[in-house]
Amino acid sequence: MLEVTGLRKLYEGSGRQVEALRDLTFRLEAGELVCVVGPSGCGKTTLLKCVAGLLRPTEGSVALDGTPVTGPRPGLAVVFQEYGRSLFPWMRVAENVELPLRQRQSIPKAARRARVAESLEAVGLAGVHRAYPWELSGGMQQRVAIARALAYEPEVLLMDEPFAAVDAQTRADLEDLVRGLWRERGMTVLFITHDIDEAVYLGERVLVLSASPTVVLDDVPIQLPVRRDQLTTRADARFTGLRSRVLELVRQGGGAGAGAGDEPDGRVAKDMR
Ligand SMILES: Nc1ncnc2c1ncn2[C@@H]1O[C@H](COP(=O)(O)OP(=O)(O)OP(=O)(O)O)[C@@H](O)[C@H]1O
Repeated sequence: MLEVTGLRKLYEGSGRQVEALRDLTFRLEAGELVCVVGPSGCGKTTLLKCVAGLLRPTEGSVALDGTPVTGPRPGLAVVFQEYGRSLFPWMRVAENVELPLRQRQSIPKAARRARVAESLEAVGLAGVHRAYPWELSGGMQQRVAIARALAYEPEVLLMDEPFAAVDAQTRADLEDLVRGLWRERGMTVLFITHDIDEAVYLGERVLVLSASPTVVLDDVPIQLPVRRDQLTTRADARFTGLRSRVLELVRQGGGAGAGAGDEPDGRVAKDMR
């Protein structure tokens, strides 16, 4: 179980103070897939970094299975938006995926290789072991980043707007990949996005964050079938109802100003702080 309690983050420096997070409390049961949605600048990346142990909160705590998360730790893997910066261009795909496993002396080389092969196969990239990242499309590179996280066999997979930089069709395919992997592997997934449609399509729950100073506005259960598909789920009246509810919450929370600024497809406009 992942527990976030009273999380506050104040950035100080360059003569200014920014209260990125005011007071966030929520929890994820083991094996849940939860999306966090909120307007640009509300502190989503800050939240994810605190949960991953990459950033120390000013107040509050993060705990995984009752143990405080105070730094990067086994069991937590992160996939960031910028796959171009998270993969090493001079390493082949298989080497990139294997890299975090090399730090684990306890895993013999043959087992590492097997995990790499299995993870690449799981993301539909069985044939690209020897390619370099720059030889692949953006969507394929993000699959490699996901494979790297999977090879680590995390209990909790943290994803920070991982599909924001790919085209719509690739994004839909990657969303289905994440749901499929979640179903098959039983991992806990915390998925951060500013796209309301994506949050409702992917999540079993959606946590809605307010604009800064940031708090959790609501925790919306997504009562849609476990098996979803892009055409029928998005056309389902329950989906459109949930989408409207989350959009309304984001607006109430100051995310869409006076109601203007949200994109027609449900993305929260980048400029509405
Ligand atoms: N290292 C830092 N130093 C100072 N302020 C920061 C730092 N990182 C983030 N901030 C500020 O904290 C606030 C939240 O930033 P954060 O990147 O977490 O938001 P976000 O919701 O992920 O934004 P976006 O959706 O645009 O990616 C912003 O006002 C940002 O300027």
